[in-house]
Amino acid sequence: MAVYTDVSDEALEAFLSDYAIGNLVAFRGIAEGVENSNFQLRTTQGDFILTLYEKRVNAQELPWFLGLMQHLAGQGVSCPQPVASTAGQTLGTLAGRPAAITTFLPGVWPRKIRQEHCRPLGQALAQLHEAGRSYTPVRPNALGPDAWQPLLDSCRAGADAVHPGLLAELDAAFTHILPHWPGQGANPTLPHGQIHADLFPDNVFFLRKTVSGLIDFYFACTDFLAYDIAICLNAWCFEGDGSFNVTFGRQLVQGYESVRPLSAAERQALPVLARGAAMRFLLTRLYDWINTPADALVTPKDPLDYLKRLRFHLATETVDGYGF
Ligand SMILES: Nc1ncnc2c1ncn2[C@@H]1O[C@H](COP(=O)(O)OP(=O)(O)OP(=O)(O)O)[C@@H](O)[C@H]1O
Ligand SMILES: N[C@@H](CCO)C(=O)O
Repeated sequence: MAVYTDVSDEALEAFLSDYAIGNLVAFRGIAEGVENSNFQLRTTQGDFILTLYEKRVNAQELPWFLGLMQHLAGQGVSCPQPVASTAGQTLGTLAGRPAAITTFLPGVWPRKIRQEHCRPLGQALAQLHEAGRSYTPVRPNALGPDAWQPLLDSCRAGADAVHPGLLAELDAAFTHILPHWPGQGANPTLPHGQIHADLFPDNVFFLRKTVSGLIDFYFACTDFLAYDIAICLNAWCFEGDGSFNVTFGRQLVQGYESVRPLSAAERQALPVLARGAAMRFLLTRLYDWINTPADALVTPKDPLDYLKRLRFHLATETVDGYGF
């Protein structure tokens, strides 16, 4: 569940009095999600989402995220659009938390991923990248390669209890990722821009076979565009048993390239980017697995799903091994 903060009727009423979005008709907490508290608001003007940002989101970065969503929506991307108060502010305070109201997007996220989801996903990802080009503020990726070793260090004491030998395996995997990571800094070696960085199935809404909305931009950052593809390959293109679904991967990349063709350098970098993406989600899941109290409201996600993916990517040396 993800309603960490209770909102009283009086506090909500006072908060909404700063917005011109009609009169409140219904208000309910949304159980899904793990990071923030989300509520669905129905007013006489329609449906909205109210998000209270919890401790993992750095409040100082919220203007960057809200600005990105505003920008993307303005460029035609179907993403939550921050709603400004009558004073022109998109960020307020409710129940002691930073809070924002955004537009409500139609559709549902796919509980079972099918081939027909992957091509529209790739297209939507490339459209997001194109639309993000004109959003110039930079947010470095706080969960990029520099963060991985410290994350693993913070898990040293508990890692082998999660899976025997895990610590040594991840230490060894670093040597196949970090020295081969494409150059960053002032002159990045691959096309760079605004990426979603967490485009998992639960963040992509579909209506029939069409993408109707992309949500949850709170890991978005400025990084290699192809890294977002690598994240999606991990999140969408593996079976429950950990095997790679070549057809899903091919549909994803073909959909992406129908909007934004990849350069030869981006294609060649996909295997190392895919290893890095698997490592990133393995490590944050491992951290949560070890540090989430047994009586917590949320169930941590299994880090070992990403160990299987990482092993696949380590064994796949060139992009040809993915069958794109
Ligand atoms: N703009 C929106 N339109 C419709 N539904 C939304 C919208 N934003 C969020 N939701 C609903 O709220 C749920 C949780 O949202 P979200 O995934 O952003 O939560 P979170 O806790 O911030 O993120 P995480 O996925 O990282 O746990 C979604 O699955 C969806 O049902
Ligand atoms: N998408 C992340 C969690 C929340 O961002 C994961 O599956 O590990």
